Amino acid sequence: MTSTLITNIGELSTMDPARGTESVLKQAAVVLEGERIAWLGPATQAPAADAVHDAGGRAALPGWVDSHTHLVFAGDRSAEFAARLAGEEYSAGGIAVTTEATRNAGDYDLTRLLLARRAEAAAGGTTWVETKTGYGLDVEQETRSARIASSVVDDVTFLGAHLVPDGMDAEEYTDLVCGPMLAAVRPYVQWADVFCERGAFTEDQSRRVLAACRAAGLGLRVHGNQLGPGAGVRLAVEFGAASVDHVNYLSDGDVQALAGSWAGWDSAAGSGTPGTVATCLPACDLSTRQPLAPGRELLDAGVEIALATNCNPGTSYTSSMAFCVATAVLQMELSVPEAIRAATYGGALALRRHTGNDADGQRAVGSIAVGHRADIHLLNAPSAAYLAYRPGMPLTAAVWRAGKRVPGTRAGS
Ligand SMILES: N=CN[C@@H](CCC(=O)O)C(=O)O
Ligand SMILES: [Zn+2]
Repeated sequence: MTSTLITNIGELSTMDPARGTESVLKQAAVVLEGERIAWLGPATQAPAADAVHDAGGRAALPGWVDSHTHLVFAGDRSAEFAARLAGEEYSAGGIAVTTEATRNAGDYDLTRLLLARRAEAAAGGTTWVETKTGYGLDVEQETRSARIASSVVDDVTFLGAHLVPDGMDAEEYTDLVCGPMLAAVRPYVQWADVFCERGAFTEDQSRRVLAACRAAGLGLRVHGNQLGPGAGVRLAVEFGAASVDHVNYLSDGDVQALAGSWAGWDSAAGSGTPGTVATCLPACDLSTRQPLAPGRELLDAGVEIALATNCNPGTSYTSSMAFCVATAVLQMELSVPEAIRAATYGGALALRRHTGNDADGQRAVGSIAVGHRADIHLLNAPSAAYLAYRPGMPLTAAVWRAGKRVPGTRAGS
């Protein structure tokens, strides 16, 4: 098995909770062996390896874990965006426009578009991606989206409950989602989601979707409290969902419910029983002119948060995790380490990919430790603070995903 030594790393942010305050190493090195991290520590003590990359004093961190995207789509919604800039409000109805374009795209084109988006994200340092169905909205099209997604991304979420398609009764459609559609997509997906919001699915319909998907053995996630106060967060906690995403309009009770879900978790050690991650989507909040999710308040209440792009053509057409991190630092009052943690380890927690070592069935992503997956993001900067200090700049110098260099990124030296 080939090994690679990345040495002369000026600052290594491991995001490994087991290291506590020692989680940032100076003058460090990492050894990748096959798909795993085999060693990390002071550069002066690094073992020999088959290949050596001199990081030239640059900063390194885990690859981004983007735990919320909608990348399987065709078509364009820039006119809707322009209308929003002119004062129109975002509404769930725009999903129908993308659904029509997606239905009309052939498998080849849809796959090509997805691959291009996946490559774009990887070039910016994203090494693990979740994506959702939800622009098919009938059995055949949702299954096709799930199948195509499963051949490209790391985690696939069934979001048949994204919008009630034109001409269908909401209750009838909910039955379809919970029955034949769920059965058809099941082989391709790990997760299920529901858009619990005005204009999409009611609390009662959302509850039915979550119950059916849980019974089918899927992990749960919820789009909740995006456009106004609602039942999404409450339902997510009640169903033990791994994450509730958007979380823009939270009551005190919502924050308390989320915090309560983490009662059995030791955040400093990263051990115990995880609760419902609150996934903040700052790029979406800016694009839709919604208030930014209260990430600071959630962290202070003891809630684990994630940052994700929500890349989709309607509300957030970016796959830049670096942009989300910069926004979280500059506008959501997170520190740089908090924002990086939310975009790496937090995303992994939201997908329950935060643990796993040589002995387990899965390798942890989102943190750098021996036995974890070798996902490394080398920055063209001496410290991770540059992500916020130089927002919008192309700071990715090189990316290794499962131990392999991502094409198009070059190792700094
Ligand atoms: N809110 C629901 N779904 C997407 C938007 C989908 C669309 O408008 O096309 C979101 O997460 O923002
Ligand atoms: Zn979404």
